[in-house]
Amino acid sequence: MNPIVQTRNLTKIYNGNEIVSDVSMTIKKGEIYGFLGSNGAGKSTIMKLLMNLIKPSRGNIELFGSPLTETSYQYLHRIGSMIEYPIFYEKMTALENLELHCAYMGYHDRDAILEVLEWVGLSNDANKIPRHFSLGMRQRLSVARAIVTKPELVILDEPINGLDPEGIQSMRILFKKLNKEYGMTFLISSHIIGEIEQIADTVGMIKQGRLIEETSMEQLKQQNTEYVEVVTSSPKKASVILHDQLAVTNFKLIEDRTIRIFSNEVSQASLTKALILGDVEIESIRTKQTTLEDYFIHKIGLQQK
Ligand SMILES: Nc1ncnc2c1ncn2[C@@H]1O[C@H](COP(=O)(O)OP(=O)(O)OP(=O)(O)O)[C@@H](O)[C@H]1O
Repeated sequence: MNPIVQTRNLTKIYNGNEIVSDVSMTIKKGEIYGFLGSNGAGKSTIMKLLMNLIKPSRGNIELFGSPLTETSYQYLHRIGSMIEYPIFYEKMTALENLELHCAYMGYHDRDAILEVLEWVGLSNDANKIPRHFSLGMRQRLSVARAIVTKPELVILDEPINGLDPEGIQSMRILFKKLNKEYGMTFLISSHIIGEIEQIADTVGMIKQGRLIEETSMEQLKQQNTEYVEVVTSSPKKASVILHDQLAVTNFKLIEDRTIRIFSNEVSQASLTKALILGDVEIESIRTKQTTLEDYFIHKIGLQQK
């Protein structure tokens, strides 16, 4: 399938610091691409580069199959975006803000505006001014503005920031609906693993400005591996038995008392026997599966759910 976004060695340098380094990413038409990375990883900067708000120091970008140049703005009406803090015309109502946006995007459908306000849960606030909105309401209005014209590509920077749990869930349902029913492609950034896990078809993991992995969620789920977890008061003694007696090398001391053994050459039964014979007190021994969260934490050092 044709990529809708393709970057090659995209690099941005600010004051001698490489904020984005050699990012080559591919967003396929019709997918939800989740951009996962901790605060300051460079997600917003990449989004600004895609929107031509800032210029790359090196590398290039192709959007809808054409190279992005310093002066190419003609594709902007095909993209809806929300990057960092939403800015509105504060003295105009929510409805008027959306009407104005639609007018300059060349999109004329008043019913669509009312429908979008309903989708984001702002129907009753359509005639209020954003200055009087809470953070979550501003976020909802900003999402409404990004999607109201049903653009081919929607770029959303941390769209669930400031939303309550119900709001988070309804946004997720909305993005999936737009993706399925209108074929809209999404690039959504988040530092919340569970959120990306629930929505993305492809995950791009970004760490210190580098795209360290770009994989389909399907593939990631298949990568989950089994391991045996032993909790013991004598992990050092257990480690010696694992290494010297059972010739297991692929194991890891997780906490003070927990060892994870990733080798499938040794069964849980023979492991238990060897540890007991070696006088290791076992508090628990269980076979477990690595979760996507484990994988992401291992890859990019994210700690939170
Ligand atoms: N105009 C700028 N001048 C100098 N440094 C900048 C500029 N814009 C961003 N940075 C730096 O680039 C790094 C990446 O910022 P960016 O906002 O892209 O990260 P992010 O992944 O979106 O993080 P967050 O989730 O916190 O928004 C940060 O260290 C930031 O301080």
